[in-house]
Amino acid sequence: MARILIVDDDVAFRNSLAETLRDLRHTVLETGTCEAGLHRLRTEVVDAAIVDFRLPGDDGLVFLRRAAQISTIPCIMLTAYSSGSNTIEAMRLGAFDHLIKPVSRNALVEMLSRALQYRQAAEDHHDALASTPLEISSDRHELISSSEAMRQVFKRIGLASGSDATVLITGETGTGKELVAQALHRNSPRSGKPFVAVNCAAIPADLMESELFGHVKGAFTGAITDRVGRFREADGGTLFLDEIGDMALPTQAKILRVLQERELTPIGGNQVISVNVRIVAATHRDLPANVKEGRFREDLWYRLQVVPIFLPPLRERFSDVLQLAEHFLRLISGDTPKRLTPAAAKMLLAYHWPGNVRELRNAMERAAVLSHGKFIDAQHIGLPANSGSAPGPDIDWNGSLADAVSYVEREMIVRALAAAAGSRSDAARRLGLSRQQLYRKLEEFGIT
Ligand SMILES: Nc1ncnc2c1ncn2[C@@H]1O[C@H](COP(=O)(O)OP(=O)(O)OP(=O)(O)O)[C@@H](O)[C@H]1O
Repeated sequence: MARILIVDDDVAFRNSLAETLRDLRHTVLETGTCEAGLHRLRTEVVDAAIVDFRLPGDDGLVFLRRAAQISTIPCIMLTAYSSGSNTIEAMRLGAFDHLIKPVSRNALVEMLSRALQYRQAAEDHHDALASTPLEISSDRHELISSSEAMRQVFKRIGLASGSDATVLITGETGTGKELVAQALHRNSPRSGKPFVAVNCAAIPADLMESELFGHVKGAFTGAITDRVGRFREADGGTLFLDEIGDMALPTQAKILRVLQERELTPIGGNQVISVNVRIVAATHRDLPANVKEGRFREDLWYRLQVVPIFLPPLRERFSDVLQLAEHFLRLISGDTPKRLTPAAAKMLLAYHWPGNVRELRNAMERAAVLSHGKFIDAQHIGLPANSGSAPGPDIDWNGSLADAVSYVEREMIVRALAAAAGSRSDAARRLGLSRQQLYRKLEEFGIT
């Protein structure tokens, strides 16, 4: 069987993981720091590594980056708390997978079987798997989320960022599609080059081609100078075609040709120009339906969705609502952000957010302006009346925020279990939790 390296300073966790691995007949090598783990990688035969994100001294990301220079073994990143940036970064640095503690025996068996198959393939194609790690940057455009559904999105961003593959981001308006496109660019080898965004819905159809491909002076009335166009402005970088579902059919045909040939001719010109851009497109429209109705070219749709990324609506990831609300309050007020009262938190959790994260951001900006003092209460939030809010839970309006959140969590778990006819896996899926997370919650709330 295989030789597995564990890098984790939590001795109790490491012992129990090692015991399970030995039980599965693997040989286990244990270390508690990044440096010691790398030393064992250099000096011993290792088939796979399981690495904790938080380590004393250099963290698990440093381990991933340096391990990639030493060997091609699959490294599995473990975290007690996952964030968008650590999931994206781990996957981008070549982590084989990213798991949340605790990990069940079944999940471990399944993941190791995949990792060891990969190990075999890596040995066969050693060169092809060599990777070039990069530095990550984060700014106020950081994607915030702790939901399982978004963790899958972060993993995909991390995996896709190193390649030039075309990405199609779909999701309702305001779910964060542009932020995802920026994250793809920022984490890609093209990050030093331009990120150029074009809103295809905002530009009139007859100006679109000149906008994208440029024109030469005198090509049409009003073309008083040459124009390079967005494709060439993005040269070496990323072109983000937002709302591509709204693009007119003739422009779709032209875009398809550029995607296929990576060449274009400006309007009125006769010179063919090569372009080197990575295309990321986004739409809130149902493109398959548009294809069926003849409003979107099927061949372009196939070309675009080499890597599809779907952003779930905010109402399907309630665990993000309060985290995002607090994030926006921090962005608005800096170091001393206003706090939400339990009643305000309850109101945010009961609302169905048709405008998704954008609507939440606007609501927080409004509430920060309308409230005096340190707290934001329900009266400051002012969500549209009769807006389809779910009935609010019966919580103590004057109690603590933590109690209010627990109440809502418990309520949602009970409802999900009822809707799933008692199936825990199904309930976990509906809630966007892993089975282990749901089990922990059931225990915490004493739900049997
Ligand atoms: N996960 C997130 N973390 C932090 N901010 C977010 C997140 N998702 C969205 N936002 C914020 O919400 C607002 C809307 O996001 P964005 O413009 O990316 O949405 P979109 O899906 O592209 O919308 P549209 O379809 O209308 O173009 C922005 O202010 C963005 O910064």
